[in-house]
Amino acid sequence: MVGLPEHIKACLFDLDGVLTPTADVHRAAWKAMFDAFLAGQAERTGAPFVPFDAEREYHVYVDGKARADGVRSFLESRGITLPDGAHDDPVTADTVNGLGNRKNAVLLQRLRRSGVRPYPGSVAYLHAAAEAGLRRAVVSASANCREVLVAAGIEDLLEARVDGITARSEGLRGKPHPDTFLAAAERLGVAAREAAVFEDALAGVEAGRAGAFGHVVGVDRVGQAEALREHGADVVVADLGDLLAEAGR
Ligand SMILES: O=P(O)(O)OC[C@H]1O[C@@H](O)[C@H](O)[C@@H](O)[C@@H]1O
Repeated sequence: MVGLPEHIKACLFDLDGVLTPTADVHRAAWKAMFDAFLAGQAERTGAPFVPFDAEREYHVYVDGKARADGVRSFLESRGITLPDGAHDDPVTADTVNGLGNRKNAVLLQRLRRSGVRPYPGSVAYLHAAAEAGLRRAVVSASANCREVLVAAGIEDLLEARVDGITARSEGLRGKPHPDTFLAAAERLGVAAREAAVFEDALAGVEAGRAGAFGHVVGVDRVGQAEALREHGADVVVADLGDLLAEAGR
């Protein structure tokens, strides 16, 4: 009915880049923060300044991961080690958490300035899934998930939320581990094989495969369809509306 295999009873949606166009806001905020940090490093060490590649490096090291995991993973790729620091480190701290919080300040400023409009195809899909009797949850690495859902006006279309705050309080490992998706399936009362995962991040489709979910839909808005398939997507669409069109709705 909504372009999914017959045995699927629930949909687990990623947020940024799947339901809302906020993946671009995250990406730009990461670039602003990392570039300023790397420029400072270059000045301090005399090494050349190599800016953050908002395409390749973002998708490989940061996208879809919990905030601190993204910082750690990118810095490691550049051979830079910083102390983790504490979750509430100030934005001035040169620690993993300090850098993450610095990026978050940029992100919130931009989100609050421009507001959030959900993808129309995703809103139509949420309604169609509800009408078809499918259970619905959002599974996001972001600690800002609820704020974005509310700003987009789609909070009520989802029955459960597992986000960056849930993951931290319940000690769940972030994507590419399947823990947050498994927790959402449990909240909806379905087994992993009865749930479909909708993801635009490589780490996200990888989590879908790692958790043996019943179906993994890759959402490609940036031209990485092949990489999404390689990392675990069973099908790749450009927009959730395409699934409805294929199902003749
Ligand atoms: O820093 P936040 O809002 O908790 O988000 C963590 C991650 O959430 C993901 O949804 C985004 O794709 C990443 O870019 C982001 O880093």
